[in-house]
Amino acid sequence: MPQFAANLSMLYPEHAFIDRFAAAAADGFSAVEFLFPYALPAADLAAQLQAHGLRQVLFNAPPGDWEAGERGMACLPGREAEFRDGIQRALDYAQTLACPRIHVMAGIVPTDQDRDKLLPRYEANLAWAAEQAAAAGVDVLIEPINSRDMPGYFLSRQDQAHAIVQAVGAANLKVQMDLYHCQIMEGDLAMQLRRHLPTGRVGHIQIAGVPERHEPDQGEINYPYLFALLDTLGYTGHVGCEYRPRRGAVAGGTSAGLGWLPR
Ligand SMILES: O=C(O)[C@@H](O)C(=O)CO
Ligand SMILES: [Mg+2]
Repeated sequence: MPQFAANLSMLYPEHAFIDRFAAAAADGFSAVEFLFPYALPAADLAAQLQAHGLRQVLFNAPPGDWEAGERGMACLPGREAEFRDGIQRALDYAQTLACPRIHVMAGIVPTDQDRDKLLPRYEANLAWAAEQAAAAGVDVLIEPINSRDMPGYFLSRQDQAHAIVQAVGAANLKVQMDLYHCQIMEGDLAMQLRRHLPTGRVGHIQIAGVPERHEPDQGEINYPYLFALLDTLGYTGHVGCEYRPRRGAVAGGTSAGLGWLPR
């Protein structure tokens, strides 16, 4: 069975963020991921990891103004300086958290701009980020996100992401394959895994039930089949549990919903 990482941005909403590390460890997780750590000092987060025997396997670089609807800057012309500052900040956190990968979000295509015209800027920004990250021993990931949840997001399909990774040609630039998004956009998950995992360009996998993004055993995807396939394909990375527990912020809700987790 693959190794699983608890996504602390989504799991354990019944706890304050800082208490979610303890909750994940108590449920048997040995690894965690989250979206944005920047509200807290990296040292405080590292202390949580150490106190609870957890490894950090992923977090996101700063996405721009999230509250205003921004979802990354990598494809946006005119935001290069802010993009670069964000990558440096993420790499500082990665060092303190001993985290081997960061997810760099692409951004929403401005309605008055043509997506294809943004591609060179996106690839140049990714090449720069990958070069900085390589010096720190960190992988840079890009994630296709479904256009129902995130309309206008620059990257929504696995093929697009793999073509970009190939075009940039940096060994530490990889694809974050979120099977929830992939199912909504493309389906055919087993064949997608068979096609893309052997390339060595998949740097991380995430899961959730479809369509509600609840527990993996809620919905249309047969995850036990896919977990066995990951073993067959020799996937040795982590699988991030990035879902909203069905019982939400009810006390014990996340733990009660972990019956799907192979122990
Ligand atoms: O799938 C997601 O939503 C996340 O992995 C992410 O990084 C962007 O929100
Ligand atoms: Mg994801």
